[in-house]
Amino acid sequence: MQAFGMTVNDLSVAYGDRTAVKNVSLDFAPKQVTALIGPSGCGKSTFLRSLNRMNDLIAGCTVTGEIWIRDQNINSPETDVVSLRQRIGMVWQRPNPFHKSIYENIAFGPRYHGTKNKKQLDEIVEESLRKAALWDETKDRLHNSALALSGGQQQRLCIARSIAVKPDIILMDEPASALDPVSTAKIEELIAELKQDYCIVIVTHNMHQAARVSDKTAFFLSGEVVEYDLTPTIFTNPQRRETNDYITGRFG
Ligand SMILES: Nc1ncnc2c1ncn2[C@@H]1O[C@H](COP(=O)(O)OP(=O)(O)OP(=O)(O)O)[C@@H](O)[C@H]1O
Repeated sequence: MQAFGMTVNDLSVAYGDRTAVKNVSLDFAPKQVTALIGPSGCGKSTFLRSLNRMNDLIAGCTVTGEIWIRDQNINSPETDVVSLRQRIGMVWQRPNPFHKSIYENIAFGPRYHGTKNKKQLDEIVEESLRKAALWDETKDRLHNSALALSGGQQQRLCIARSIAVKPDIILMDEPASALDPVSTAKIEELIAELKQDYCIVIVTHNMHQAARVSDKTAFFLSGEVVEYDLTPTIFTNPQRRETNDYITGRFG
């Protein structure tokens, strides 16, 4: 499976006349996890949502700059946003399975994008659930409601749903913050597995989690990236005083 990354050039986002993200340029490598950290309100989620054009849905929100994947600037007006969201999956803070069966949650995306063959859909469902470490727990109840799963299982189902359409990139906005420690550990293990195939960008408030799961970390402050480096460097030898103050808990 070929892996792709993403390059962001000079991205700015404003809500009306209030700028939330200022001139951010970042490179996300394939088969790596990048963590976005920073105090509340610094623009991490706004930035993440721009990467699959979710901010298009917010009235008055403007996004300027370039977001390159596979030689295409996906922030250009010509981009087909539906096929873009197939290539860039999103996992939210709170698990949001469809009110459908476990099977249908996974099959929905591939079917929507053209796979109608039942055997192929069965294979995609099994493969996606296996990759999300959920197959053993669900294989005997695929046609039961997804809402009967625990919160942690629902979040792994949402991850399975996003990988079922074979994305290039997976975006995660605090994917474990609503989960208990055991479910959180499972999500972190899963992220480590998935990075063998995907470029993953994750927003997290949990410094330990950023240190455990990511290869690189970007520290955001007031809408700007103050520092971007290998995760061990950010957490043990940051170059900027603001980064050091944040990771040592002096603010935020
Ligand atoms: N839909 C919106 N409309 C108007 N302003 C918004 C909207 N979403 C976010 N903002 C503003 O943009 C700024 C950045 O918010 P954002 O949610 O991106 O920050 P964050 O770093 O993800 O914060 P948190 O860690 O608390 O989730 C904040 O000032 C916020 O109030």
